[in-house]
Amino acid sequence: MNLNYFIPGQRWISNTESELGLGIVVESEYNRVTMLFLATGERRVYAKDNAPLTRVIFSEGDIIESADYSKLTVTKIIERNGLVTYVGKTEENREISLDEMELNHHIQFNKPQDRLFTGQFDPSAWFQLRYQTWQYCREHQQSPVKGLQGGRTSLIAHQLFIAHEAAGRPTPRIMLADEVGLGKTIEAGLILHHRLNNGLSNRALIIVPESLLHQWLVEMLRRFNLRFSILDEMRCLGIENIDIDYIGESEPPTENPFNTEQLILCSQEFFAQHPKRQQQALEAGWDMVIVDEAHHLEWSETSASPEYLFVENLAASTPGLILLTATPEQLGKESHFARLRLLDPDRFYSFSAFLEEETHFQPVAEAAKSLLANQALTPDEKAHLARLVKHDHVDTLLKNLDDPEKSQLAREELVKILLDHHGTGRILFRNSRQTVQGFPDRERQGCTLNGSSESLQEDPRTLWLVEKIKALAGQKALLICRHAQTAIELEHIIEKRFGIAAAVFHEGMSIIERDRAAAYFADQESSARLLICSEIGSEGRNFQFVHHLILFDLPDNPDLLQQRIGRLDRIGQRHIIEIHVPYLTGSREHTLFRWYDEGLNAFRHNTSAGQRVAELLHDELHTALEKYDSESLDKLIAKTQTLAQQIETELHNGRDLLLELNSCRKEEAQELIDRLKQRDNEGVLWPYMEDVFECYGVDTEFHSADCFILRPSEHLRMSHFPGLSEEGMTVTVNRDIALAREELQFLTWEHPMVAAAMDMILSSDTGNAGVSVVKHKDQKAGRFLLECLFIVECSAPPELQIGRFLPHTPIRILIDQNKADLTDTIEHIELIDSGKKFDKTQIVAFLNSQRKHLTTLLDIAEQNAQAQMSQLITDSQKTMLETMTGEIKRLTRLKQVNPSIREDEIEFQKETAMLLHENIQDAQLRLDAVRFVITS
Ligand SMILES: Nc1ncnc2c1ncn2[C@@H]1O[C@H](COP(=O)(O)OP(=O)(O)OP(=O)(O)O)[C@@H](O)[C@H]1O
Repeated sequence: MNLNYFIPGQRWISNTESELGLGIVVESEYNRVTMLFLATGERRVYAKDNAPLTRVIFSEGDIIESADYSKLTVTKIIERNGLVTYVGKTEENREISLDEMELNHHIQFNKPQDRLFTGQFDPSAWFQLRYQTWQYCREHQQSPVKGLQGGRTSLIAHQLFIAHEAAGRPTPRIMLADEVGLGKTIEAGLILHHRLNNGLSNRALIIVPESLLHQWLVEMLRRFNLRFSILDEMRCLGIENIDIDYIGESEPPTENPFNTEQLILCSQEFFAQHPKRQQQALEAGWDMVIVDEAHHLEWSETSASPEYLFVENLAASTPGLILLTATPEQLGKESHFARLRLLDPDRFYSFSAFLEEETHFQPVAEAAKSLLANQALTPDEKAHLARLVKHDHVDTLLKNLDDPEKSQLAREELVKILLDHHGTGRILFRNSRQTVQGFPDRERQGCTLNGSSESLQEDPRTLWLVEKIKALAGQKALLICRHAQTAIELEHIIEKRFGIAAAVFHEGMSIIERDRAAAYFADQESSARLLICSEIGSEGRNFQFVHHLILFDLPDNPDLLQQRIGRLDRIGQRHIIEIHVPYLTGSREHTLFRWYDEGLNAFRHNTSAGQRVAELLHDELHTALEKYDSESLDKLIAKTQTLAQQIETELHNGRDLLLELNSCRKEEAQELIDRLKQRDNEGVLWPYMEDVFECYGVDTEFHSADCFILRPSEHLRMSHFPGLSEEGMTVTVNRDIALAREELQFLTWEHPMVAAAMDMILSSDTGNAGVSVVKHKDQKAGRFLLECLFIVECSAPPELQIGRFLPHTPIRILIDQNKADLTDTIEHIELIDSGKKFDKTQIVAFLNSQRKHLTTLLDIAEQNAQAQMSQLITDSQKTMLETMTGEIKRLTRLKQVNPSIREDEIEFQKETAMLLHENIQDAQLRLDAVRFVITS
């Protein structure tokens, strides 16, 4: 059969534009051929001698499709005058014949072997890229830190621990209650990033106080590449008005604004003002809801605020729920209980039962403490411990306590078991500065002034402030006062009267004005040296780039004082924080300053007892605040000290110890950090991405160590490379650089550009067929081999996270022309393309002449891959069963001692194990790519 002889009616395919479908020769002249591609309606004229076309002739056994979509398995091929007629069996087993002219025009050749035989092969680099992509993809899928790598965040132990612990649960319902500034927003972001990345969640709603909307929007984007949309009333109305042209009899169908996006950010105030939006948000449905500053949701056993009821409804209809509050017990135990019951209403059904249960934590804490003390346990302690763990079947561990070699491990295991007994341990995470450490010191300077505060103009504190700003010599300071009015007046005075530039920030300003003020102040170049905030400025905002805090007045609530200081005392603060407190002699502030400073030492340290002390001494403090009396204040201070000490000790000995241990298990956190660091430093991402860019036509340029500039080149293979704009971008693969320089994109395996590029490579057929000429020391010249890449695939719902056990796995098989399997003898890397050119027409002709033999080789390769797949399935099933039964056993054991474990959780795990088993068993093998290798 003369392959290059064009005869009208023959079917050919374009080598360069396979998407045109199957072409048909309509005219063949002396040196030109006209081809019609009916699938796309294109007509092309080619020069005969170098037309980029390949003749399509199917083989026996192939399944072909006619123009009317009936399928035929080819049994015989008849050639007459250069045209082919296929004889074959239909699906009903009828024998029919089909002229090639009647073949379906839409036939595409994207299977690797089809592309090989029709001459649609790509340069070797593409095959190589495909192979690498599968390998990296598999590594990533199996990584225990998948989902935690992509954030532009420092690797901080307690945050990673919480994120890892919570994100992997089937339905995370938790309260993040770390002390101010320890990174609750970051933890929520990490959890969300992990869930979205693993396909465990798709739709998320974040509800925050209006003042924090912008900050959340920016944090989610710059730290996690998560693009949230803010919905407010204007935006909702805009969406609903899209259908303004609707002409119809019934009500115009309006779109639910909450259905237009997957990631939505709203303010609490917006929902409070527009109950209709609450209804719509509920109807839209979510798989994750996050509520910041959740202590604003008011509840008591007799009444609940509308805001609380809304979140309660959301909580009931959403599997994942994260509540954030820095002060879980600020408003008392009842309000703490109120939030716990949002998370798990079955478990926290009665406030009195909750109080009763709390009393049982003490013995557990004591046992944990004696284990952690690393001293031999007294017989009493041992007996006590044995009683507590009597349902846990841990006799061996108890025995091992006395064995010097095994004691350490036994202690650790027993502590873990005790932690699981802890009632709120699994849903409440609270880390304190004491355990996190690494925060800078805080200094306070009280300044006693004489005079009166009747008018702010004449208030000695105002003059003091002016002097202070001068003394700070250009260093920026944050001033917080109670009322918006004070903030406004103060700014006016110091600006107009003293010519000092200041920014102001209060609840009377719109959100945009506030953000603008904060940005103006943050700008190093701006002349604003002072930001004056009302109390509203003290919640959630990030001001750690400042280290001078001026407290123009003082709140009478210790938690609020911590909130204020927490604006500066946050992760990222690099200086000693200086707190300046001006007060008038004998004033209310004078009393408060001394009480906080001498009684609670609250300026220098975060005190966990402060709030409780304030509650207990409420009346005495109130009396003291009415009139300054040094003597009785001294007494109150002494009493405060004793009480604070007592409560701190109680808290320390009691369940806080367990809570803290449960909020960050150090070894596990360290393991995560080590793995992440290893991933960051393995140095394979950039070389791989360079190959990707090279193949797709993106220019890369060295910028500085670990930083590169990317730009689309003139030879870009597509109209638009994912995530890359016309102007290009600068990227870094170094976490520290990414943290310091926000204008750079931080490339990781989880960056949207990397993920989209990998997806693009694997979902296209580019690189799935290749021909290379290689030189190999053990292979004679003039022979050939087939390098096949099979993929083991499990298609399972994302929530099973099957990739943990059996991700898409590439199996490479190398087979020589004599059917010998050389996979283990010659590595892929040894078969580097020599770059030697070959005559493509000849190769295609050769491939087709050897089609039968090559098909046999492919069959053998597939059989060999099948054998490997069976082993892979066995291994994966084993690991899966070990992991899942371990978890089921643990939960079943725990359920006996910890009522927070629900029966349905155990059932869920069992069902998951069964589904995993079925899906792993059903894994399929698919030929993904093939390379015809000629030795030279
Ligand atoms: N892992 C991290 N890497 C880099 N920056 C971090 C990290 N964790 C926290 N930060 C920064 O520290 C500051 C405090 O974090 P975040 O706002 O999450 O704390 P928070 O606990 O929510 O605070 P608050 O109680 O005030 O609401 C933020 O500026 C945040 O960007």
